[in-house]
Amino acid sequence: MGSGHEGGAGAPGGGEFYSPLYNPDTGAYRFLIDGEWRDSASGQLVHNANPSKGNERCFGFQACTRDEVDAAYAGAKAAQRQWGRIPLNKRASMLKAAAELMRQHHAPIADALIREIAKPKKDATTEAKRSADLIEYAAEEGCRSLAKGDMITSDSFPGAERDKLCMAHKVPLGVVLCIPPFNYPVNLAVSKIAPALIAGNACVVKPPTQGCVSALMMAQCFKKVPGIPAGLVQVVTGRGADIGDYMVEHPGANCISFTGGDTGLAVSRKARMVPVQMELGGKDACIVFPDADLDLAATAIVKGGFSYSGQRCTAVKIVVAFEEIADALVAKVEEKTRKLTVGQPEDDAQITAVVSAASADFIQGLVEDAVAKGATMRTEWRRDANLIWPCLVDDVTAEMRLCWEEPFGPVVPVVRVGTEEEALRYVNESKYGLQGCVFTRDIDRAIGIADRMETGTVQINGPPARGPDHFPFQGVKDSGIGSQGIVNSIEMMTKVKTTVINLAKPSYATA
Ligand SMILES: NC(=O)C1=CN([C@@H]2O[C@H](COP(=O)(O)OP(=O)(O)OC[C@H]3O[C@@H](n4cnc5c(N)ncnc54)[C@H](OP(=O)(O)O)[C@@H]3O)[C@@H](O)[C@H]2O)C=CC1
Ligand SMILES: O=C(O)[C@H](O)COP(=O)(O)O
Repeated sequence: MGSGHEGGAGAPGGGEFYSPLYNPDTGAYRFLIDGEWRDSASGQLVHNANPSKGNERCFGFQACTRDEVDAAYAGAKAAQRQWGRIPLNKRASMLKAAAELMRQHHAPIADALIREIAKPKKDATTEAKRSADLIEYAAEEGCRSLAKGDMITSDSFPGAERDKLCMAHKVPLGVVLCIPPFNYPVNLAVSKIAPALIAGNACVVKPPTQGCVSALMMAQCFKKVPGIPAGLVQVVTGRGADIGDYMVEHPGANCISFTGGDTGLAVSRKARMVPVQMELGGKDACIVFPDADLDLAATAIVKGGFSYSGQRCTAVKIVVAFEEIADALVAKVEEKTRKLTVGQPEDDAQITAVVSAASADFIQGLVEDAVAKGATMRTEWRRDANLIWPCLVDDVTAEMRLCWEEPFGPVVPVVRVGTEEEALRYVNESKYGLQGCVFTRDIDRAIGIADRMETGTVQINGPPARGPDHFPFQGVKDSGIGSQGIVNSIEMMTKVKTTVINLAKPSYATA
């Protein structure tokens, strides 16, 4: 398959499968509403940038209007009514068909990810394929878990006879507003959409500006499945700053699933009386004890800290090294860091441009602040536009912003500690609580400190990670509300309904 965009700078590749998304007259992508790819009545376009090509224009897409948001919610509600009456096994089959289309047509999605968010080629392909696997797993998981409920008899309660039989089962919420972030615009979209759909809901999706077209192509894989009601997956495009609040506060949203940064703190406050699932930022700490396997720890730190140029909420964002082994550990990390390739995503460089000039400026500010306050650069600071060479900053202290703020870039700070209490400080005094990891050969020590770490997850002898996607994934404090992961997302996107049979007289089962 070709590069994925043979039809000109922005036109989609992948033959006729993706061609309806693109308007050659405007040179922009359409939005998806009620099963149709349309241009917005606003006549306005949003353009995102290619981070690897000097932030030059990448793709154009619709700046949708509030009327179009209203229509999207109304259409989703109508589609949900149909979808909710389709048998679970048929819903599952349709989702599996969408997953298969995503596998067949993954190349243009990967190419869009390379262009929109500078995701290295292999990672971009992996995101598309991992997303298909997630959809498929959600379909199978939903078929099992959603078919079960509880039957409760009244006589277990003091003074009651067995004359009421209660059936408790899970029913859909209605319409789920799905808002994914730029760094996984496909995988963190389907991590919301697939559980929502198998649970019988419809979805209104607001893709990130950087990553928008990748998400639109993802939506086409659902749209093209025969039997999926038109409007079941609506995709409304536009800058979050312009239409985000309207979509969040909209009465048509019966649930909100958001992944992103501190924006989510405001979103959670604006949400109405609906279930919210928030996955926000992180400052994942990597604690390395004196007895740790330092090669294992160094490999995890480099992989965890620099994959996708550190633009992962689960990236290692601070190394907490015990003094006794700190020099040896830093030397190993430095050696591996210097071997990372830096360059273009299409060449599969390990370090590529961060998503925007503003992000690069923010990262640079954190490093400059640390150095000004006495930190030691183990690798030279080097930046070319959005491209920042992997940066290892040693001797970081609590007075530095880099100790507590999330760079969301290729920067790994190191603090040195003498005791477990000191180590825990760098975890539990953070406003974040997403993940953390611990390296030690002593399992009692590992479990002991893991139990005291105020995070959603602790990885023992491995780097922080959301995957595999069926694991529960959650943040505490400013890192989130609720739990993602396929099983927990399906659960969260349903509500309990009970039906009680009142018998004329008590009835007891015979042995
Ligand atoms: N915990 C986790 O699983 C993850 C956390 N993150 C965190 O997200 C940040 C980077 O991702 P990024 O996409 O920049 O995060 P943002 O919070 O800036 O954006 C996340 C999503 O929210 C949208 N948005 C923006 N403003 C509003 C609004 N007022 N109402 C509703 N939606 C809105 C954005 O759209 P638009 O792009 O148009 O602004 C985007 O789709 C980092 O802090 C990172 O740690 C990222 C990924 C996963
Ligand atoms: O938001 C993120 O950055 C992702 O949740 C991280 O997912 P990963 O750990 O599988 O890269």
